[in-house]
Amino acid sequence: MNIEKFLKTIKETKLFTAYNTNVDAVKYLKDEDVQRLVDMFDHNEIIERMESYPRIIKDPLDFVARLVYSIKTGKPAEVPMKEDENLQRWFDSIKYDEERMGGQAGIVSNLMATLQINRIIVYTPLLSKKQAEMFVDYDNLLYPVVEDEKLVLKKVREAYKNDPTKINRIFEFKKGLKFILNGEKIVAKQSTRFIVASRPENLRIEIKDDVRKFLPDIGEMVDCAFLSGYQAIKEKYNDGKTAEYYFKKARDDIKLLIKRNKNIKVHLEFASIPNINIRKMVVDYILSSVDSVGMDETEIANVLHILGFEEMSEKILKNSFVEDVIEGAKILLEKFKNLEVVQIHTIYYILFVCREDNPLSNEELEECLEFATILASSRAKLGNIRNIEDLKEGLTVDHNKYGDLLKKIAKEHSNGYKVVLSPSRYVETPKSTVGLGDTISSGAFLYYVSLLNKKEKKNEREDGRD
Ligand SMILES: Nc1ncnc2c1ncn2[C@@H]1O[C@H](COP(=O)(O)OP(=O)(O)O)[C@@H](O)[C@H]1O
Ligand SMILES: O=P(O)(O)OC[C@H]1O[C@](O)(CO)[C@@H](O)[C@@H]1O
Ligand SMILES: [Mg+2]
Repeated sequence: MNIEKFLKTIKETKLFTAYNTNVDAVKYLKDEDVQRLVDMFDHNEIIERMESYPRIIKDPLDFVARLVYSIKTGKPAEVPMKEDENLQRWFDSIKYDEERMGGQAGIVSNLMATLQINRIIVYTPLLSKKQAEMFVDYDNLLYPVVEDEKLVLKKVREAYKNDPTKINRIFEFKKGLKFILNGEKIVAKQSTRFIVASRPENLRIEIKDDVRKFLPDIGEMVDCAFLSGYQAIKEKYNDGKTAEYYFKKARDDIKLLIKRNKNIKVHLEFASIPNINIRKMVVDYILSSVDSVGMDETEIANVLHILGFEEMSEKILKNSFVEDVIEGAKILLEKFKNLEVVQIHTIYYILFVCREDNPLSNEELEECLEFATILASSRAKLGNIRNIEDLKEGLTVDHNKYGDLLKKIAKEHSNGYKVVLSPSRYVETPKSTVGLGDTISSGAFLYYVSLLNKKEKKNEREDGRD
């Protein structure tokens, strides 16, 4: 396997990404940290609160209940917290181990800048000095601003404004972490993370009007767009604006972006969205407007549920069978004719399901996924990808032992479609897990677009010769 070949493939590609960036304050939980947290409360009350499954964290007990649930089931989760000063202070009293770039748009920007692709234009509505400094210091990483009514691309680190900083709290735990709750020993089933997401009233998931006017110009400067962050849209804001207002605007952003460059490929990265109305709007407004979507197993199950495929959704959540996930992906391709790639990642594999007439061959599609698994294992093993040499570490991690079986099942279920699977290079004790999904999805998507562009150029050259 040749890392240089991968990097050469993506080198010319130009990316636009929006909307979410934040600072992730990360706490790496040890047994005694969790024990101390649960001992702050009556254990029976924690159990009762777990049963009520709070979808918004309104007080510390909601947090502990959802954290314990996540550890017990080994499932990652992201739960928004209520904007409340006392609760903020309570979370601030925890000692975090590090601060790092968070948010899909932020993580993807830093990854792609480090991989030295040609250009990244990133837009995020809030860009404080602290947030700007979370971006890596590369000249290919740019932020659009308007000066004298002209679009100017500035180095993102130099484009900061007088904005507040959004901080999410991330609680990472390792497989095997243990503590006692009401006499019962609870052991973490997986290494994963629990996110307490902040939802400040003044954060609006949008591109401000000055820059928005220039979206068709930005569209002409890139080959693809990686969009995410819609999970932060609220149903209603204090000034009367509604989710519908922001979703309509977000859908129009995509239209503006592709207005003069029809060749752009647009990817939606799904996220955990506890509010069902917002989840439905992401499906109705955004999923129906993009070429590619990336999600994990729970997220595809949730989307299928919204589309009325309750049985299929339950099956995926209960059994995690890859054949059900493939059927689910085919349903999405049938329902949304705009989609050309459905990408699903789980801890065991990453999967592309495309129509039979997709221009890339199965081998080429597999190459995209292979690249993505190397990125994920590098980040899982080292905690971050700081330079291209780090990818060699990821390459030392073998594909997981279920790989051959999973590939066989994928092949058997490909009738009428291109179904391509790459088993994960699973890191047993990851240094950190937050952002792994964003890494894997953006890697596969960017590689996909790069191969498409190369193919197109080759065809143009051949046509020219004729
Ligand atoms: N230990 C690990 N080793 C390799 N890859 C991992 C590991 N843990 C998670 N991953 C990858 O990261 C993905 C997590 O994605 P997701 O659930 O979307 O979370 P997020 O978007 O917050 O990173 C998994 O589906 C898997 O592909
Ligand atoms: O939903 P939000 O607040 O934009 O946050 C997304 C969260 O997901 C991540 O981007 C990881 O996927 C975190 O870095 C971040 O805290
Ligand atoms: Mg994800």
